[in-house]
Amino acid sequence: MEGVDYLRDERSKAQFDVETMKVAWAGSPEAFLVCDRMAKLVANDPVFEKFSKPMLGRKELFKNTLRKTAHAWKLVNDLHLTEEEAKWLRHYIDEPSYTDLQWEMFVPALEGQGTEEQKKKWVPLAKTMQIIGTYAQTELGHGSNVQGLETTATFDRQSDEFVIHSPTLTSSKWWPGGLAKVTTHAIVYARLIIDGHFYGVHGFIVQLRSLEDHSPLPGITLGDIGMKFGHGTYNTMDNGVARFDRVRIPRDQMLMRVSQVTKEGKYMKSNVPRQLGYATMVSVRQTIVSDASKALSRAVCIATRYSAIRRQFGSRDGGPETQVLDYKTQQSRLFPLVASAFAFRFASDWLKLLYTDVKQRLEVNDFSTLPEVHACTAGFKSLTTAATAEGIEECRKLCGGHGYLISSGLPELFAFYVPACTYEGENVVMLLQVARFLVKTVSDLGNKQPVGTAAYLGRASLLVQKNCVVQTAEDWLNPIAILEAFEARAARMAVGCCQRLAEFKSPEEGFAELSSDLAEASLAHCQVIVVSTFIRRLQQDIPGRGVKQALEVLCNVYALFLLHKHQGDFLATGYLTPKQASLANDQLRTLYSKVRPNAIALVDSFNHTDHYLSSVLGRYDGNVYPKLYEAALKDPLNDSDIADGIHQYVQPILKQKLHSSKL
Ligand SMILES: CCCCC/C=C/C(=O)SCCNC(=O)CCNC(=O)[C@H](O)C(C)(C)COP(=O)(O)OP(=O)(O)OC[C@H]1O[C@@H](n2cnc3c(N)ncnc32)[C@H](O)[C@@H]1OP(=O)(O)O
Ligand SMILES: Cc1cc2nc3c(=O)[nH]c(=O)nc-3n(C[C@H](O)[C@H](O)[C@H](O)COP(=O)(O)OP(=O)(O)OC[C@H]3O[C@@H](n4cnc5c(N)ncnc54)[C@H](O)[C@@H]3O)c2cc1C
Repeated sequence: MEGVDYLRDERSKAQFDVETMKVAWAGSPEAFLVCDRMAKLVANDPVFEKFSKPMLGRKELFKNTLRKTAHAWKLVNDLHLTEEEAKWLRHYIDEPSYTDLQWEMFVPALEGQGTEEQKKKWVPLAKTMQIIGTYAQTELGHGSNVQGLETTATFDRQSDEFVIHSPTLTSSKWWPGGLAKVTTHAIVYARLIIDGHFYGVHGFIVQLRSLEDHSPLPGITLGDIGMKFGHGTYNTMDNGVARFDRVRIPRDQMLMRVSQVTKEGKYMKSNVPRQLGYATMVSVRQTIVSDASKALSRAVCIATRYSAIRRQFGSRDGGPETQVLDYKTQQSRLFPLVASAFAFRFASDWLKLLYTDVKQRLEVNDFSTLPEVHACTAGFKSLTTAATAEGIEECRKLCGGHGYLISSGLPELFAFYVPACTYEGENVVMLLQVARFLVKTVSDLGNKQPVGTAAYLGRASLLVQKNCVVQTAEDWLNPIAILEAFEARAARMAVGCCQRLAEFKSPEEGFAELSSDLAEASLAHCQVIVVSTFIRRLQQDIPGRGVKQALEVLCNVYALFLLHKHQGDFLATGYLTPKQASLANDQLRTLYSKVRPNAIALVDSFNHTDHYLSSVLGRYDGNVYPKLYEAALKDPLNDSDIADGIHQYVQPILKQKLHSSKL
């Protein structure tokens, strides 16, 4: 049998309806149709070809992406694509470019932090691409500590302008995507100074380049920050550096939803919290959770298909060898990642609803849920990106040696993905934000009943006393047992940290000293929410033959895999006995056997095109070996039998006359 037959055979074993599962994965029939149409539009257009990318030099890579982006914009206009369709089109083109910043950060920053008047002026210009913008917050010296930014925006009452200035080397803006060569505008974050007084960091709309000839405007120095990790991925993007030498902008270019500066130089706070200045980051963190499920689904799709084709050992009497997918070790590394992709998918759908709700509340100045939304977006961002980055690397290893080839698609995916652990809030820094929320919630338990995602902490006094009642491996299939275990472990970790915090001289000293434990408690809290979201999703109506059952298995795999991975926490907090932890692991093994017949169908449900996967190992048709061979032959080194440099550098060595002593 060939790879093609193996996958055909696997598909025939599926116990659920793949077409309906595709809809469950996409979120709705409408969402499925949009994704499917955009994925095919990209896959069938030769301009979006990706296979030559690894061979291109930096300048060619960059120009190639500019060409693709221009073509995509033409399609958006010619085909009258909606914003949602255009978003998916960009997603399937699969190359970091300035448009990511334009649509994911510049436009949301204008919309979220601008006044009605500012929005009216700037948003249409941005949405029609008459101006191209980026989000210039991070500096050479500070990224995580936004309040530590050094760029200044000094109000000049005489001219009714702000003077944007980079006073030090470390105040140079550093990292913003598209800044180096493309963007005409940026939201520059700077410390506001009026009459020598500092008023904190605010966003300012700054024009960077001439709209006539694209040259940097006077007083502005722009450049690229250099090559990044992984050749053909983030190097398509011109992450940039910017320095400002007393650049003047009109007063009405400070984003003034949160606070205003009057003509007279009076600083006026609106009745909205200053954290709304961080709203763009909340919006993007929410998108990043959804991106995590997509990136992980890509990696597991490649590794699962290849594991069904790859055979090693176990041949008896010349019969076929064992599919590596049948090894329990392969399953125990791969299936939790398949389950995680689904868990993150449903978590991101839920987070989107939470975010939409907070946006509606903010419109009417209801800020009550902002701390919870901030904690959820920050925590989920950290949890999902860390697990996805690790997961992609695990998938590379699951593909053995071939996983290390660029043609497997996995090295490039990894290089493209890993910065997600750092950008939009470094992951540990984000967990510490969740910790602040947890500590506040637990400390306030006597006065305030927590709601929403923290509601379980209202039962903390019960959860710290109760013990797990599981007696058999089957008991671990009960969602109530699973959820209570996660809640009890998280509550005990949070309460334990709070008790120890009280032993320090000040809360700040305690927080700093216990920060590792607090980060772990935060992760445990986020896992409660992801697991409960998966469980709640299954309580909804899920149509299609066997779809709900297949998802139930994955939900249990996700939860019990986490329980096994973190069993130290579950045991140390005293909720579980070693016997109960061991029963959970027994159940996990049984669940892997239930995933096995559905494995290929599950990854087919992601509906990924071969173009999107860009992986010889993950091809839908399974024709791996011939195509791997073909891809290798396309390497420029195979253009001729005798490569450049052989005559010059190798032959002289071969032909050298050696003294007898060296022989
Ligand atoms: C997909 C597109 C491509 C993406 C390309 C990448 C782009 C980027 O990376 S853009 C740059 C992103 N930068 C960051 O994410 C910086 C991370 N740092 C921060 O977000 C913040 O500085 C901080 C949260 C780490 C700390 O903020 P700070 O001002 O120092 O405030 P405090 O810690 O004192 O917190 C004050 C108070 O505000 C709460 N809070 C913080 N952030 C938010 C928020 N976004 N929304 C709501 N509330 C927030 C914080 O929890 C504190 O609350 P209390 O504990 O109640 O005081
Ligand atoms: C590919 C990419 C694209 C980016 N695009 C943009 C962009 O478009 N616009 C923009 O403005 N920025 C952008 N950034 C910058 C990015 O947002 C920052 O790099 C990020 O916020 C992390 O900040 P930092 O680099 O200062 O890390 P640091 O904060 O210096 O992190 C270094 C280490 O210190 C630790 N640390 C820091 N503070 C604490 C603390 N309080 N407690 C415990 N540990 C701590 C961290 O955990 C980490 O291990 C981009 C970055 C990358 C990699």
